[in-house]
Amino acid sequence: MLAAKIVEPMPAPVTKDAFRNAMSVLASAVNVVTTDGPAGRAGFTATAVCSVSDEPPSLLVCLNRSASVYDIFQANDHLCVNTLTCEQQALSNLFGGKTAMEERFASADWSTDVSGAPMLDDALINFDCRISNRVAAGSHDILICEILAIRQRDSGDGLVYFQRRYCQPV
Ligand SMILES: NC(=O)c1ccc[n+]([C@@H]2O[C@H](COP(=O)([O-])OP(=O)(O)OC[C@H]3O[C@@H](n4cnc5c(N)ncnc54)[C@H](O)[C@@H]3O)[C@@H](O)[C@H]2O)c1
Ligand SMILES: Cc1cc2c(cc1C)N(C[C@H](O)[C@H](O)[C@H](O)COP(=O)(O)O)c1[nH]c(=O)[nH]c(=O)c1N2
Repeated sequence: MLAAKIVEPMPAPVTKDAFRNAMSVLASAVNVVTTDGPAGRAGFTATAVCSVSDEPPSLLVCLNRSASVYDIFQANDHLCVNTLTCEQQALSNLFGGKTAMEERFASADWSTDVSGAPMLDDALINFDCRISNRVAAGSHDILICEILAIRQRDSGDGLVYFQRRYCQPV
């Protein structure tokens, strides 16, 4: 006699909306990621930034391949991760929107260190980096970055993005 075959119901696929709703409750630091080099200067707002390894000191940045800045980051070898303070919400909106590149950079003061990528003067912290590897994953490229230099402020509160809005410390 044939044994009855139990067919488990297929789990419903996780939709894009469900994914984004879920991700929206992961609180994150807000960064302006900048580059300069043969392809020119560019910058964008990124929350998809995290620590990778302390040997060598490295972090990762996820960059959407459809972003207007993508080709520039693809052609340049260096970037700087500028982590924003609570006072820099407007800068996050500027670098996260459809704003001309000159207008983005004109709104703040910048300097350079080892890599030559623009370093935001009033950032909470700056990570000056060399892009050491690029991995395509879905819609994004994961940029693995070796940290060449760090510049850190003595004090200040970090800007936090949570549930699709900015949070201020209480
Ligand atoms: N990792 C990213 O690429 C990323 C992260 C945050 C915001 N954004 C951009 O900012 C817009 C507004 O974001 P929101 O937080 O107000 O609302 P949202 O509903 O579009 O996104 C909610 C959360 O989903 C994640 N997310 C959004 N777009 C993503 C993408 N293309 N790939 C991977 N993860 C993504 C982020 O964690 C985000 O905070 C988004 O539509 C997107 O264009 C992109
Ligand atoms: C709070 C927040 C956080 C992120 C973003 C936006 C905002 C507002 N954006 C989108 C990115 O900043 C945006 O695509 C560009 O700055 C503007 O896009 P265009 O220059 O018009 O393509 C973004 N993009 C990306 O590739 N990786 C990321 O981690 C994030 N994170």
